[in-house]
Amino acid sequence: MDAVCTTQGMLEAQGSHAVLADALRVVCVEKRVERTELSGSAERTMDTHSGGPHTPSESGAAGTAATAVTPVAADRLAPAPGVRAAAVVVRDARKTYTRGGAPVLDGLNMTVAEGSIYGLLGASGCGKTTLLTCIVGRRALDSGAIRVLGLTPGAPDSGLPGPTVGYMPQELALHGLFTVAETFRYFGWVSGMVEDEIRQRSARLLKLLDIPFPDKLVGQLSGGQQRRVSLGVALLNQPPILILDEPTVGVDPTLRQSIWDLLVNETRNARTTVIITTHYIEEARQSDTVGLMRNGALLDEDAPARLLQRYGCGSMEDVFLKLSVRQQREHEHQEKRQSDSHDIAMVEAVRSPPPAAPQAEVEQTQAELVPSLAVVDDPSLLQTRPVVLDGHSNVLPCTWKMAVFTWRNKSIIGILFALPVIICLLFGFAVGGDPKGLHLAVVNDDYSCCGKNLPAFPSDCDAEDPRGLSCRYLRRLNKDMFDVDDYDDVDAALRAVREGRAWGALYFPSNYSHALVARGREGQDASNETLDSSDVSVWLDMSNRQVSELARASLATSALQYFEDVQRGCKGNPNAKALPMQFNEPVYGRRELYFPDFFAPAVLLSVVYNINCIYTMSGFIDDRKDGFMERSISSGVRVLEILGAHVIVDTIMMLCVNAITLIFMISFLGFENNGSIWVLIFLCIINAYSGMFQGYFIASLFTTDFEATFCCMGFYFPTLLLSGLMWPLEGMHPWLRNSVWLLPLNLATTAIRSIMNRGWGLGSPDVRDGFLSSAFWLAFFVAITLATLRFKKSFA
Ligand SMILES: Nc1ncnc2c1ncn2[C@@H]1O[C@H](COP(=O)(O)OP(=O)(O)OP(=O)(O)O)[C@@H](O)[C@H]1O
Repeated sequence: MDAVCTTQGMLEAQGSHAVLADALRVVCVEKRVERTELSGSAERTMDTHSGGPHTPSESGAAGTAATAVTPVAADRLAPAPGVRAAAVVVRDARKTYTRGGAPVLDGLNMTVAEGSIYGLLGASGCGKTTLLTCIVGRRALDSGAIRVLGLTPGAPDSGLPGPTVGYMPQELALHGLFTVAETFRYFGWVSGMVEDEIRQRSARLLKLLDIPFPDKLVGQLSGGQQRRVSLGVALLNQPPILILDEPTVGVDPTLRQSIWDLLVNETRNARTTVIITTHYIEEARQSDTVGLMRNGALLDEDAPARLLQRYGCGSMEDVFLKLSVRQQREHEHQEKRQSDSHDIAMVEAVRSPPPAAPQAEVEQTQAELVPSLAVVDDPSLLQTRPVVLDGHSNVLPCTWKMAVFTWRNKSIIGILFALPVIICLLFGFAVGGDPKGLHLAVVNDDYSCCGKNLPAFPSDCDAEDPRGLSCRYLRRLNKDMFDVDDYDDVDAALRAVREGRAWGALYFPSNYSHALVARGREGQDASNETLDSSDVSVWLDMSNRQVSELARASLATSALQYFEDVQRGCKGNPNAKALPMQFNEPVYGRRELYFPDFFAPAVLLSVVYNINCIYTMSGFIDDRKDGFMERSISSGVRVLEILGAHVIVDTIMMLCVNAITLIFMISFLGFENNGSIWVLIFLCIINAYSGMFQGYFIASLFTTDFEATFCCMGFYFPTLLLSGLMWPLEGMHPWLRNSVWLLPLNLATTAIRSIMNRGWGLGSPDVRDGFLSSAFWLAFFVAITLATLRFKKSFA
């Protein structure tokens, strides 16, 4: 039988309210023709005389079409006296968190009358919060059905989660960087309230809830004050449904009582329906109805006085204990029946009688019970309506919130802007310079007075007395790079190298100058002895390849220049070179070795990519912290609106980071950009957005900074090693080289090198590939971020 039909019959039987009975008859006929999708709930009339909720079997196949939305009737009937419409109906709700795990909700039924306070009692871990989050629409049932003001929470177009339900979660779910007034303003805007409304209502709530500091940061309030602010937020827009998860925890008894008074007032005056959980069992006696929950099921629900009467108890604790024992016994019977199914007769013999005593008590006390309300699951009788905000966008409040958080986090802004400066300065001063002060152990048997004024050419070149050519070479050495130490013999010089006192040893044979002149004069006819005697012997410490290569290159360059000096001084042809090779002006880059030109583009890209990644990741995780984002979503903010607000504010910060990095690199450190600055800026911005979205993606995967930071490092180090920043890609193992170009920064780094060092533009394949790769990675990170936010349960 349909609920309305039952009610109709009941009304007729009682001879009351003929008009309503007629109206219900119409609905009854309609419903027979077209049964509602919530068949289980429709069959239920919550007459508390009947002794609590029906069992799942009575409720029927409740969840079969639970997701369908029943439109709320436009014209509402006033319910008859003694009859109330059900604002929240739960039927045969089942849920587990892990596949095959123990059920957290196990066939739970619950009916909450409109405009009443429903106290939900149960031990810790029995599933209260899970049930409430399902009612709010933040979690979905595995099976069963829930209807809130006739709508299915979480269903498209239901507006749930949203401002229809004022939800105060168990955790604080406020942000410490908002003041109390800003907290109210943000949630007020989100609920569609205008500024004046918010001001008036929040002033009243602050007074009622005894919160005297509207301009204090929430993070600076005491725990109890914070909970009251949290309660105030739930009450702010006077929603038709209030769901409060332990609002009185940590609140002193006087204030606890004033909170209850406030709730009673709200339900009377504003027809608000309140579901409240509390650990203080006796406190729940102030509710209109108490639901006692254990192990994911509702043991019973009724008016507190009637529960006491029906179970013959003096306190709610005793009622709960009695019902718990009964449930435990039933559970044991069930288990026993299953385990002994091979011997039914024996089971029958040993089975304790069913919990007849409480049932008997119920029947015994039926006659004495005061009449109670009939709660009808009929949306057309509801007097309150869901709050539907057509075309309401929360991007503005979310952006304002982000701007306030960012502004309040001044130390983070300081670090964000200082970091590129510090990295650029460190890079400028620490990377790419020539090594200085390398000790060279020199044994010069050719000429022993290098410190004195040397005889001028051409006397040096006189075949009879050429002297001091070794000294001329030593004078040609790069003085910043080398400190020359004189040694008496080769063994001592080599010992200095072995013991780390010198980076290299040089030996000039005794007739070096003579032999060198003879070598020049005799050319191809020079004897082996002349050739050997005119060679400078060099031993280098090659353990540090960078230093040793730079030292070797410098010694060789000095030798070539010195040889030209000798040719010129000895009136030879100065164009005759030691090396038969002409190095002309380079096509790109500088003639001398200059590593920063190689590193600078990679550092620039790495800074704008990684700093933006870490910043956006931390900001998004901070927004999720303590359930603040969850509460925003419960209030009707869509996760895409939250992401949009982050992108807007983070873009401003990103542009600042990019500008600071480029200005420092180019203006202060003097790195040349031979290409178009706009092409360079554009490529940097695309890569900065890639970094930003990589940050959002990581933040959407993890809930803690700890996990997210480690994940970030997992991205950072391979990118650093394989992007060509540390070593040219051309030097990699061919297998690696053929695959690393796929990584986010590789082609972009090559492109930036080509722009800065070669002056190439969009027409060149290198630059074009860099743009294509950057655009691909940006699209990829945007797509996986959106997919994660769309499909991950905590956001969906
Ligand atoms: N996200 C989750 N993943 C896995 N298990 C969960 C999750 N949330 C809750 N649970 C488990 O579900 C059960 C019910 O948790 P729930 O928070 O609903 O209980 P509760 O009655 O609200 O408890 P309390 O009164 O202590 O808040 C607990 O055993 C809990 O460990």
